[in-house]
Amino acid sequence: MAPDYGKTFAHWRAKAADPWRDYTNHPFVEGLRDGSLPRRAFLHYLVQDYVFLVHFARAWSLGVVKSEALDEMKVCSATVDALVNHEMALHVQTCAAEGIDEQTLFDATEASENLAYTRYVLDAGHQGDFLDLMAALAPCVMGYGEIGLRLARDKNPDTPYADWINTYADPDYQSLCTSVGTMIDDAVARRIGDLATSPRADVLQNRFTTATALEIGFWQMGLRCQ
Ligand SMILES: Cc1ncc(CN)c(N)n1
Repeated sequence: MAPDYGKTFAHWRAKAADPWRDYTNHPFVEGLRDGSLPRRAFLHYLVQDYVFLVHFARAWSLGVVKSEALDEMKVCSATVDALVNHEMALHVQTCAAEGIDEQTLFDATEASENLAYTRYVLDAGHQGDFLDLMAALAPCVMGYGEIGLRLARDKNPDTPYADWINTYADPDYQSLCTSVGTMIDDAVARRIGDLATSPRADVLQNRFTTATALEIGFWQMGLRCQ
């Protein structure tokens, strides 16, 4: 059963069922679970993901700018902190052990899939309002939460990717997913009332489904380097 990250997320996820399945069950994810993912592909992904998180932190910072309530500001700023000061530590430590320092990570050239995804999300926030931004950001946060929980349960005990899996199965990451989900539910209620009957429902769904498709592209980018 999928974890409970709020009713808006559950609604968006159900309406993007096929891409959501392809994102959260991608062969890259299966390779993390059973340990068959080539190390080169993992490191290539991790370097790109560090840069991804830099730009995602910018997008969550835009969430602070677009907030209309204190709880929205608190969750957005806490998410920036979680990305920059916690999640990225996984990337920095894993890469340091392979001789790649943080400046090299920061300066890495972005793959086009990375560029497409992060700038899509930033544009959703610049062009639209807080809800457009949240619909584009949700697949990133919640998808990895869901993947982390499932892989923690089903992983091959010998997988070398346990640190990665534990980062996203960790109670701190899970509670971030829950607080983002609750905050999005409140933000939807505050701005448009009932999501399903709102005239904005299709556009918001499209943002969520597009971001989910861009997550699939990101895994594909990782697999290209074997
Ligand atoms: C591409 C991607 N998507 C989601 C996450 C989880 N924050 C991530 N680190 N990277």
